Amino acid sequence: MTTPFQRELEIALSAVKQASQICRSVQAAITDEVLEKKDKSPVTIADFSSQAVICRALNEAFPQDPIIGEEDAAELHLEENHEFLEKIVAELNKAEIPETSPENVCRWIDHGGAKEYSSRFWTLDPIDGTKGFLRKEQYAVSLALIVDGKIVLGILGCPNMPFPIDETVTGTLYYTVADQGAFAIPLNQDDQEQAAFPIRVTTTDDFSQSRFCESVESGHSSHGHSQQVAEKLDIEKEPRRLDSQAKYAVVAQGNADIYMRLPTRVGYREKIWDHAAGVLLVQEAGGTVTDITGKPLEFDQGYELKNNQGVIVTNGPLHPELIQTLGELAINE
Ligand SMILES: Nc1ncnc2c1ncn2[C@@H]1O[C@H](COP(=O)(O)OS(=O)(=O)O)[C@@H](OP(=O)(O)O)[C@H]1O
Ligand SMILES: [Mg+2]
Ligand SMILES: [Mg+2]
Ligand SMILES: [Mg+2]
Repeated sequence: MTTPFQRELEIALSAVKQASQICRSVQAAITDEVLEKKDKSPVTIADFSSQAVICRALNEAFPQDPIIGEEDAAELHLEENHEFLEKIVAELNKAEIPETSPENVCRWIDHGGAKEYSSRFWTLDPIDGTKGFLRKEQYAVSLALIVDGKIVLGILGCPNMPFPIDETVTGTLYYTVADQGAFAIPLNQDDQEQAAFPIRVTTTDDFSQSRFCESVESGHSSHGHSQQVAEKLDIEKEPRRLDSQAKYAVVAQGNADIYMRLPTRVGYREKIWDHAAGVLLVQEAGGTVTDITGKPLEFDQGYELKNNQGVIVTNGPLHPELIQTLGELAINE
């Protein structure tokens, strides 16, 4: 019997692995190569290279599948960004990506430009936690497949995450397929199947023994509100702050029990590429994910989680009381 989505998994794993390795190589050489997007957030050569490589691979294998990706090539067409585009081309040439040219790179990136919901699509964050990437801390290459509104496959390439059972190994590739469990493999290992390590959330139901994680940037998740929740629930341990969906991985592998993402401003809607892969990883590791009101996240609303506010991730047993406490403290947007 074949595993469901086996071919999708193989192609997506290999693409995310390749993109993660390019990100590593760019990170090792980072100088000041950052563009500022319209919303003032940063984007680097690595974000664009990663999106180009993954969209190219998916387009080749699954030409019918739309991709809702974070980046687009609009800025790269500008004359003033010509050199920046050439640097992306150079990275892809270094990685020996066939048919690399400035035109093809822009085309591949824009292949990830779908915005609307469809019955089967991929969602891609070529670098989640770009600020973490620039600080040389945690970031993730995140890819998920959504079929009929359900996440069926998720991959997180985390080049700076220690491997859960051997902290001397840096770089972990997480993957999950619905109903098949959640796994970690070393990013550098060639024989991936041999090394697949099943990951699992914790089982604690005691908040005083629990640890939560949250964003580094207080603009992405309210640190003040999470502090209030922690005080009310007698959470004694200091929060672990890290960038990107690496937070989902930390909960999925039992290094923290909770991830809180609490709205910082009215009207901001979470983007599906910031969550899809992480959500399935935690669920398949035994945990629970909802928004701050306890509602399931809805991945059939286009590129945003239109009907949800914030995100709450737990090991499961801690979930009901945490949601209740958020309600009691009237923490919403
Ligand atoms: N206001 C607001 N609220 C919530 N989320 C926001 C907000 N603004 C931006 N973003 C998104 O945050 C993504 C990074 O989230 P992180 O949890 O990694 O934050 S942090 O990097 O630790 O600060 C980041 O993803 P990347 O752009 O891929 O890094 C953004 O999509
Ligand atoms: Mg992101
Ligand atoms: Mg990103
Ligand atoms: Mg971004």
